Amino acid sequence: MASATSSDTFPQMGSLGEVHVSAERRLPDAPVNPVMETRDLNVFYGDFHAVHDVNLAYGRHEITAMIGPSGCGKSTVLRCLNRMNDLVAGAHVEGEVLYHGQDIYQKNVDPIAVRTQIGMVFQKPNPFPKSIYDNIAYGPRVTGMKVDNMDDLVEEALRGAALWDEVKDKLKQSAYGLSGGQQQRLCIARTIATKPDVILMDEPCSALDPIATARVEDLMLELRNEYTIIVVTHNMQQAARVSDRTAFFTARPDETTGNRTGLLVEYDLTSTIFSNPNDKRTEDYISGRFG
Ligand SMILES: Nc1ncnc2c1ncn2[C@@H]1O[C@H](COP(=O)(O)OP(=O)(O)OP(=O)(O)O)[C@@H](O)[C@H]1O
Repeated sequence: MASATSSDTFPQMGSLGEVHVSAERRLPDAPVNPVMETRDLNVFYGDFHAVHDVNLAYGRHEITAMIGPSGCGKSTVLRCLNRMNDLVAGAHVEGEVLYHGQDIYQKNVDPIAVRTQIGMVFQKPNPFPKSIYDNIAYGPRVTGMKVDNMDDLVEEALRGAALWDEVKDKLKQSAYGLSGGQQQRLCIARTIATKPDVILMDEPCSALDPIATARVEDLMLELRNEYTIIVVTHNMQQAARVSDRTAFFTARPDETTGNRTGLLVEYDLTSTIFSNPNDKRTEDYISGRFG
């Protein structure tokens, strides 16, 4: 199967123009020993069946992108991966979500511990109304993490999020004084401060301008060396630029109720999804003919 190289270019029809896949990596066709897996994942909001039978594996030190039209359940699936749906009234999850082989929905699993291992960065930067320093120190403090030197940990997290040089002289100032792109990198720093294994990102660049977006994308590629990243994005160019594998979802209307249930159409190496998808629905979507 084709692997992505920096020079790969996939001519696409429609409004997308050419899609460039930037990751220069040779990967197996399917993740070996995946960090996370969903098995027959179904999600309901009350009676509404939002997501149907999603089976997906997320590879270690890989970036997996989840793409698809609005309402196909990408964010719902993402939120299942660290039990954020527990916080949504009426949400109900069936099937399994495995983290290193253990189902995180089992009764004896503490969702707070899950979210420490599997952190999340949201669409809109959401720093706390605190100083830059305290935004980073907050997680380690509340989770009771053993920290030898908090100053060092704050610096390490800010360096890890490529923000240190910009903020090192104003650590005690409010995080609200940062630009949107800096705030998003601060949120990434806040996430990595608690030393997670997996970082979930829900459209992390949709509120950012193109320059700030490029910085976050570069950061994602750096973070991939240490973390496993799973990202929901509407931006197909972004999926093509940063991800190793892509999962394409769509929504299928129920014949009687008309309700649209999300399902996984296709999952493969990003280079394959964007150059030679298996399913016509994927091809129509990535070529801009649908969605
Ligand atoms: N808290 C909720 N309560 C009820 N229904 C919800 C809730 N959150 C999402 N849904 C519904 O579940 C379906 C999937 O939504 P979800 O946000 O996961 O899709 P998405 O693919 O991420 O969409 P988008 O790209 O627009 O963010 C949609 O029909 C949505 O209206």
